[in-house]
Amino acid sequence: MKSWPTPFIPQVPGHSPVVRVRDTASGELVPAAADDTATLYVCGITPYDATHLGHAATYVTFDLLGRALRDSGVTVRYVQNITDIDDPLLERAERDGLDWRELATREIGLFREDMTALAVIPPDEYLGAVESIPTFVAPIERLLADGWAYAVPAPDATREGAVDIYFDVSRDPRFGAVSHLDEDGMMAVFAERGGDPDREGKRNRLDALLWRAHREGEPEWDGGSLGWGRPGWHIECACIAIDHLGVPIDVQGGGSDLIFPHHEMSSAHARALSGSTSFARAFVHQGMVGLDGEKMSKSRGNLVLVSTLRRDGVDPMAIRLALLARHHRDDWIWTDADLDAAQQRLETWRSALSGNGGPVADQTIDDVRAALSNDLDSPTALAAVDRWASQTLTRGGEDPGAPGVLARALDALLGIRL
Ligand SMILES: Nc1ncnc2c1ncn2[C@@H]1O[C@H](COS(=O)(=O)NC(=O)[C@@H](N)CS)[C@@H](O)[C@H]1O
Ligand SMILES: [Zn+2]
Repeated sequence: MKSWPTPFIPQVPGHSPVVRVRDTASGELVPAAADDTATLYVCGITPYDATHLGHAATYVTFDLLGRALRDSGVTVRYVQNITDIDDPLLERAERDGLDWRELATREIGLFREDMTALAVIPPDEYLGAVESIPTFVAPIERLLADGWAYAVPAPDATREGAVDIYFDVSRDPRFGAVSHLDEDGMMAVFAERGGDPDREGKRNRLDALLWRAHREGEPEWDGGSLGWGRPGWHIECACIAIDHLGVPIDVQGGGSDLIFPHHEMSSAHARALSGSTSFARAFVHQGMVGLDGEKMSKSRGNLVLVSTLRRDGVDPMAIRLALLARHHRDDWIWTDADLDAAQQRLETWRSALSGNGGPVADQTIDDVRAALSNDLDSPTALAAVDRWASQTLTRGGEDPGAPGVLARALDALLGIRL
C-alpha cells in the first residue's frame, strides 16, 4: 500500500545520545535500539474517523522516536499496517450505507494527507491487512498443526461444516507478560475491544480469533485448508511484523488501549510462530487523548479531526506543537486552550528565529536531544526552546548563525518547520 511523501530532514551538527524508552512490559527505561538498526512496528489505523487527535498523538509520538533514533546515528526500519478489514469498519460502512472498501480508501487518503501535513515521516513499509491476507494462512495452519490453535464449529457460517479458528492462550506460559493484567482485568476490557468471551465452544474465554469462517454478507477470502473467511485482528500484526521486520523487534508501538488484548495477543501469536522468547524488546504506549472528559473514540464519536482543524485554517505545526506539549505516556483531555497555547508558542518561536542573531544555540540543541533521548520527554524539550526564544526576544544575542542551526534542529528533531 502506498504511504505518503517523506519530509526533508535537515542535517544538524552533533548527535543525540542513546535513545531510551519506557517499556510497558518490564516497566524499565530501555534502549530503543539493540544495535545500529532499530526495527519499529507501529499499529496503524482502522480506516474510519481518521485522523482524530488521538490517532495523531500516537503517530507523532512514534515519529519523534524515529527522528531521535536517526539523530543518534541509528538506522530505522519502520513498518506500519492498516487494519482495512475488521468488524468495526464493516459496521461503520453498514451504518453509513457505504461499501466498506470505499470507506477505507477514502479514510486512508485523509490519513495520508494529515500525516503529510503533520510532517510525520512515513513507514518504510505500509501494509494493508487485506493485501496481506494470503500471508496469514500458512502461519495459522502452523499454529493449528502445532497445537497452539483449535477449530470451533461455526453453525451460522454460510458453508456446511465450516469452523472458526482460535488461539489457545492457556498454551502460552508468558501470556500476560505485556499487560500484567490478571484474568479479571483482562475480562474487563476483552469484549469491548473486539473479544468474544462468551463464544460457544472456546476452550478459554480469552482465546483470540485467528480465522473467521464466512458469514452471510461479510467479505471472504480463500483460506486454503482454513476454508473461506477472513483473519482475526491480532494475527495480522504478528504476521506483518514477523514477515517484514523479524522478531524480536525493537519497539512495538501503539496507544495504551492496545496493551490488552491487542499487543498481548500479537506478542503471544508471534512468539508461538517464531519460537522467540520475546516479540519486542520494548512495548511503547501513547496515553489516551480525550475530549469532554472521555477518551476520544470512534464509538463515542467525541472526536476532533486533524482535517477539520486544517480546513478551519489551523497551522498543522500548531497542532503538532500542541501534541508535543504533553508527555506521550500521559492521558490528557484536549481543550481549545491547548491549541491556543501552541499557536502562541509557535508565534513566539517564529519571531525569535526570524531575527538575525541569538544566544548560541548549542546548549539548547543539547537540551532538546537529552530530553527526547529520555523517554521522548517532549515537554522538557519544548521548554528548552522557550528559554532560548525568550532570551532572544528580551536580550537579543550575538551569534548570527544561531537562528539557522536551531531552526534546522527543531525541524529534524521535533518535526516543527517554522
Ligand atoms: N483517544 C486516543 N488517544 C491516543 N491514541 C489513540 C486514541 N484512540 C486511538 N488511538 C491509537 O491510534 C492508533 C489507531 O487506532 S485505531 O484506528 O483504532 N486502529 C487500531 O487500533 C488498530 N488498527 C491497530 S492494528 C492506535 O495505536 C490506537 O491505540
Ligand atoms: Zn496492530
